[in-house]
Amino acid sequence: MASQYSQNLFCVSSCNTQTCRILLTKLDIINPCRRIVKFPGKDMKGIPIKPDSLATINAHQFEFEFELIDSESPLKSKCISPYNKLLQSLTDCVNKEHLPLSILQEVPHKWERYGDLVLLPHNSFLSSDWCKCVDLWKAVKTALHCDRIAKNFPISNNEYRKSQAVMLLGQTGLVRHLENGIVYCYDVTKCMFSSGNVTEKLRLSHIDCSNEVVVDLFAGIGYFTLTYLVYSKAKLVHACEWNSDAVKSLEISLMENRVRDRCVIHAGDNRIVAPSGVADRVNLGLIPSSECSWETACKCLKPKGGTMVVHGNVNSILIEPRLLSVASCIKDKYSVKDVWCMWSEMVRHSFHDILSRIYPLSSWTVEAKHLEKIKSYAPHIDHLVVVLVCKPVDCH
Ligand SMILES: C[S@@+](CC[C@H](N)C(=O)[O-])C[C@H]1O[C@@H](n2cnc3c(N)ncnc32)[C@H](O)[C@@H]1O
Repeated sequence: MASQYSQNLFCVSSCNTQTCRILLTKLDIINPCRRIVKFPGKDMKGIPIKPDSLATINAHQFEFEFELIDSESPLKSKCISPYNKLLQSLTDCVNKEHLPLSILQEVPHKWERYGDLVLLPHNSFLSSDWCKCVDLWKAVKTALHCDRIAKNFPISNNEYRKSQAVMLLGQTGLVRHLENGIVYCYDVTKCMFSSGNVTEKLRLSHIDCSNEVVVDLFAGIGYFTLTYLVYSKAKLVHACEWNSDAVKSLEISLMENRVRDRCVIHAGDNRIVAPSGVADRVNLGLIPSSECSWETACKCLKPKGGTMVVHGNVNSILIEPRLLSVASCIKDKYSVKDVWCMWSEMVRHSFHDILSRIYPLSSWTVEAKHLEKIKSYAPHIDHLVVVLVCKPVDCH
């Protein structure tokens, strides 16, 4: 931590400063983010050098006298990263209150910004010593140029997938967030925003759904619903969602994006409220698994069949036994991609079985058309999406 705010200085007499600066630049040891320091009353200047420069200095024959000293040199303003700005102002707070410098390790390097609200990660500012810092949130607010501060916590680990964020400064968590031209209005303390799913959102935005009716079984605040409406130009989207806060947000965002007329919201458990026999495409965006609603998804499809977009988390180390049962060959060790393909095959088989069971008069083909990793969810656990095309045989 100390190297963030203390620097080594290469000190030479003022008349040698310019020559020395050129030489140290050639040796690539000058620190471009720090300013040259003057020493009042001394004919000497300190040139900031990179922390690991000692070996280069020792290997070079300098034709003038110099001295290395450990002293602070101010950052050049254009080089101050938001993190360094935050660290600097919190260092001042910590010094003022005589708190242990070690708590500065809990200053976050990253955060999410939604308009004037900054969402800090859950592992920031953990020490109880921070409570003694009277100006803490004022300092964070000034350094990050925001009006409201909230702290994020892991999304609730159940099928509601609710946000657990708490407000630290400011009254309300309501935000109006713009991502890729779509406005999302929601409360960060009540609903999750799946910023990590952006690759899937971009993939969907290039699909033409202008002739399609889409059912989004796990609509949330409309992350995919709005993409289908705004970019894929879906004829109609049926959005199912059982969290009333998410439903309220979705309602507002549909109006803000001027697509309210092409969306029907079904508030409640999709297994009860989803419409049957209407869909050309069904989106199943629930992790770790959307399996609870696979039968519902099959019932949503039109009799001529359609497309299933199925999300799920897959563990490539602790391989589920039913994935091994669809493996194309038995091996001692499976690569990560082998496991992904086994998962896709298991999902394909399952949909085929469900369709054959609920529509026994037709025989069905189910083809996996696309398989993609959306993000790493945890070590060895990947969030995947598979696209299945399901058709009764007489409809080819
Ligand atoms: C993980 S969020 C994902 C939302 C959206 N697909 C996204 O990526 O942002 C899943 C949403 O499904 C909703 N949900 C889960 N099970 C449901 C069910 N059986 N019926 C309706 N909604 C459900 C949760 O409330 C949550 O808002």
